[in-house]
Amino acid sequence: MSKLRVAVLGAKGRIGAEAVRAVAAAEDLELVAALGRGDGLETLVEAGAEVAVELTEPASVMDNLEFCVRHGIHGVVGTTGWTDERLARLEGWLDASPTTGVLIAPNFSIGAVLTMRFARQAARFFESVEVIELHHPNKVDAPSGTAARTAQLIAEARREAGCAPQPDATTTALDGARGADVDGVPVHSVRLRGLLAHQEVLLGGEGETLTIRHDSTHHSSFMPGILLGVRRVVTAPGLTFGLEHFLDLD
Ligand SMILES: NC(=O)C1=CN([C@@H]2O[C@H](COP(=O)(O)OP(=O)(O)OC[C@H]3O[C@@H](n4cnc5c(N)ncnc54)[C@H](OP(=O)(O)O)[C@@H]3O)[C@@H](O)[C@H]2O)C=CC1
Ligand SMILES: O=C(O)C1=N[C@H](C(=O)O)C[C@H](O)C1
Repeated sequence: MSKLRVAVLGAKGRIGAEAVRAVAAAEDLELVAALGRGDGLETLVEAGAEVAVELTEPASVMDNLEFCVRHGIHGVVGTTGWTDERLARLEGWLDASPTTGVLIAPNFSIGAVLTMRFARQAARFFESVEVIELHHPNKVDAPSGTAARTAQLIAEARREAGCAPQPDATTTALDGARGADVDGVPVHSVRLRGLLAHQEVLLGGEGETLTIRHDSTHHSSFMPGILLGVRRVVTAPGLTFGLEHFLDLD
């Protein structure tokens, strides 16, 4: 059987470099291009790439995906910075290229995907819920894409269950003291040398708290998810948001 032809964009970055190694080592995949900043996207077409793994930065991801989708190259995207407006633009490109698939995964690690799932399950049972994400200090965006997605899932579950707004008597606060408000859920971002990617979901009810914590201690934690995404996206036209759709979690 022929190998799936895969390119990595952002190939010299922290996760991109790890992805290059993982794709090159996978027996069923062939690494046909590894692009850094300034490398021409035409290389993807010349190399016959079937799937592009997009691991760059929020300022680059849209142009890269527009090119890929217009050329029928499937995308596996870890880059952050997704808004409703950006997703709508991407869906417009996908509508015009109906056999092309794009997976956007706020987090490729199984532990983080499960954290989001457990947080969504738990959200309606507690009066209070807040998210703390902790990352290395070179990260350019805050809050993390994972934390933003976790908060949205929590908020959705609470809305569906008809939960009351969270109790919070704060009337005076320094800017940022209560974190960012993501869909009504406070999200706090820590940037600390020595860390990689970590998240806690704190839930509180009368007389009890529950903490769900996940730690990625190495970029290798993201590789099985990226490889799964590459293998699955070629048969999943349109937009898939979240790796959980490619995992049999239920
Ligand atoms: N979904 C997930 O599981 C994960 C997602 N991420 C996300 O992936 C992204 C990258 O993270 P990280 O590796 O830590 O960041 P880095 O800054 O280490 O890497 C990004 C790389 O992309 C390069 N780059 C920027 N624009 C382009 C472009 N147009 N074409 C090709 N290369 C480009 C940068 O070049 P230069 O060095 O010149 O700036 C850099 O080498 C972030 O958005 C991060 O949040 C990270 C880990 C896991
Ligand atoms: O920048 C990172 O490092 C990470 N980014 C993603 C995010 O913003 O959620 C995924 C993971 O947290 C690592």
